[in-house]
Amino acid sequence: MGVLEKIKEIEEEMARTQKNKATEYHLGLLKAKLARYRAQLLEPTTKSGGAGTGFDVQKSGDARVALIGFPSVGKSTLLSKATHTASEAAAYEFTTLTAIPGVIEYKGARIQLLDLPGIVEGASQGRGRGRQVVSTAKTADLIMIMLDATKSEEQKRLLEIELDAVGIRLNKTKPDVVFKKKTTGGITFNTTVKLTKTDEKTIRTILAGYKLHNCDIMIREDITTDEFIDVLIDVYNKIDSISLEQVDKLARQPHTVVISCEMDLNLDYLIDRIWDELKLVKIYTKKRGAHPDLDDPVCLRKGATIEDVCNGIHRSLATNFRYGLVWVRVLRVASSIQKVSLQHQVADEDVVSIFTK
Ligand SMILES: Nc1nc2c(ncn2[C@@H]2O[C@H](COP(=O)(O)OP(=O)(O)OP(=O)(O)O)[C@@H](O)[C@H]2O)c(=O)[nH]1
Ligand SMILES: [K+]
Ligand SMILES: [Mg+2]
Repeated sequence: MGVLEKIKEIEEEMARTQKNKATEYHLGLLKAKLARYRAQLLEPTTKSGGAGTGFDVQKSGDARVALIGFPSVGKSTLLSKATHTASEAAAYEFTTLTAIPGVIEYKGARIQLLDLPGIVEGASQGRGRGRQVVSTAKTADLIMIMLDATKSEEQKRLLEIELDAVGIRLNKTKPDVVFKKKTTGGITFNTTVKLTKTDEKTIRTILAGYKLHNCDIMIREDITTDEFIDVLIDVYNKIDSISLEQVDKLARQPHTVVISCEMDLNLDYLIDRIWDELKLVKIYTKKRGAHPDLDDPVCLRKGATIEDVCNGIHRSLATNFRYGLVWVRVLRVASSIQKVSLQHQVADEDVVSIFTK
């Protein structure tokens, strides 16, 4: 009998079996067996199978967020809750066998959320679809590490080992950046080299984003902003099943969000955090003589230029570009108009007009 038939057989038996105290143990065994067979489906079929390439999912929207974690932490449940896409969720491991994209619509942005198969210990060595999962996750602008709040802290360490092995940098001190958290005293910022690719202000903004208001930071390498940021959020799901004290303890960890998909707890906050973390900017476009189009903003990553705005509207715009006008807003009121080139960096909520040849 093939694996697929065995899976079908077990699923049928589970459906037939009434759920009660007497069958609890038997159902548990069936679930474990089911998970084992489904894990087999995830094994690469050829030696090179799935090695370096991710799942083939078209990027769409303004940014991509990937969900990564051990099996049955609730990744698919979250996708189904946060987007209009349904991804099968069930009480056995390896329910999800491929990448399932959904779209979060928030503050005028379309954010692609990718549900992925659970990864197993040894994933980085090629177990399961580990490498495929990880290469897909690496195409994302933000990785959400999902953890089960009811499981021990050990799960996080094991997951970190796997992700570290494949070059997904985790939230720890970066090379040549010494970082010390304090309880008071504000931020002490020191560098031993000249920073050419980022600056103190940017780094302070990032620290504020992580709610790190008191720390010593010493930078000894000409890092880029990207090297400094770990675009990761740890998400603890299933907080409905732990005590309030435990929830509080988890929630106090840095860059951590605690949620319950089942009870709909804190999901709005999670989406808001995703938006913040992606550092998207919303640009309103304005045709000559008309009011700005407030309904359909162009969403771009922070640091985007007028050229990106052009490309966000129509391909030909940048080629035929003559100049742009930006309504610079102070306290939400347009206060001056700037004539700008393609290289001009736009800011959140700028109103922009493009003039072509
Ligand atoms: N108590 C509780 N259970 C949850 C919550 N979210 C999901 N679950 C349950 O956890 C189990 C696994 O959920 P899935 O969404 O299938 O988990 P997954 O991470 O996608 O699992 P795989 O695809 O197998 O890796 C299901 O039985 C869900 O009903 C939650 O917030 N609280
Ligand atoms: K599952
Ligand atoms: Mg799943």
